[in-house]
Amino acid sequence: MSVSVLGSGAFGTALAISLAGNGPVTLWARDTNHASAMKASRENEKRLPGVPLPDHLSVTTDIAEATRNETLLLAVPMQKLRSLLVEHSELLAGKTLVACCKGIELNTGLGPIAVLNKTLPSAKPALLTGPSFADDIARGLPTALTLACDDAALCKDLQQQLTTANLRLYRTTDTTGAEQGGALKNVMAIACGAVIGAGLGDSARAALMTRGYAEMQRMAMACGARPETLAGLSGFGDLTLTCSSDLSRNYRLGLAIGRGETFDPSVTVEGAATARAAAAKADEMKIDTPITQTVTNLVDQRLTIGEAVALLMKRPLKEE
Ligand SMILES: NC(=O)C1=CN([C@@H]2O[C@H](COP(=O)(O)OP(=O)(O)OC[C@H]3O[C@@H](n4cnc5c(N)ncnc54)[C@H](OP(=O)(O)O)[C@@H]3O)[C@@H](O)[C@H]2O)C=CC1
Ligand SMILES: O=C(CO)COP(=O)(O)O
Repeated sequence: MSVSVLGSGAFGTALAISLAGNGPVTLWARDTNHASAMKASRENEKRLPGVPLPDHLSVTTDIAEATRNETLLLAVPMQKLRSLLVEHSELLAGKTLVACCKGIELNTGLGPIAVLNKTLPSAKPALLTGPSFADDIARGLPTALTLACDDAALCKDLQQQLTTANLRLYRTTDTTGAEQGGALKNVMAIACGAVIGAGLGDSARAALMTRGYAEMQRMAMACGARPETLAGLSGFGDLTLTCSSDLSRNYRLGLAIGRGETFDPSVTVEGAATARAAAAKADEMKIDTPITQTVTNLVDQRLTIGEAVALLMKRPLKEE
């Protein structure tokens, strides 16, 4: 069965390239100039330069054509997911919609599955998440991801359909755990980038990753997640990748903060809005999330990196 990818950013293009190894794939771009450039060069020079688009991949700006397939991957940033769903609600109703974004919606505190459920109740929602850089997937390097869906039978079908030669999918029905892990690891990556950028060392990063993981577990489990999901690809796996590679945009924003440099605001950095959303939600739920609160203050320039470290180091001593 053919699939379509809506959103021709780095991740959507990489997924479409990999899925084209299984059969025809449609990649939808909202921008006519971008689509024309991709058709002409058979490359997404704007978002994923240097990787050719395979023959089985067709590019379109016609959303009606792209939504003819039953399974649609939604590869837009988290803060743009709702507007995509609302704008094209008639064409997306009743479809199997696989969200590919990692974040928490700023105004509502909802993750991608909840946004799908609220906005398009007739659709069948799923989530694809886990450790993978678009560039690695597009170049055919091996990756393992989590496919989460409340409906166990649909999850199995999607796992078969979306596994490719270089994308190995593990399935789970714990959608809450998968979406919380994928969202919160971006916040921790900003924190880790900041300590490395400020020259505070690898020991500080290891401390942040570990305490950040504890914070992710507290938050996710309070929302109903299963601990084993947090220990899997979408939690621990993605935390490890994103906190240790300067291929990550979240980590690079942190590096810039730590070095006192500016960062291009047009780059997709999910962790910034997600930190604000998660900090507000944690306050409401009375969950202790000192790293998330600190990242929010760093991103919003209410704290310097020196003040942030001092505050974290002076917290009351406690059991691990
Ligand atoms: N890049 C990566 O390595 C990975 C990314 N992800 C996740 O994938 C999601 C998307 O990231 P990524 O592809 O990297 O981001 P990019 O910045 O590369 O691309 C975002 C894409 O979304 C499109 N877009 C934005 N708003 C809308 C809208 N309202 N309707 C239609 N299209 C829209 C943009 O279109 P336009 O070009 O016209 O602006 C652009 O093509 C994020 O949640 C990210 O966390 C997950 C794993 C890996
Ligand atoms: O989610 C990712 C890796 O799994 C990509 O990370 P960035 O969004 O930080 O680039």
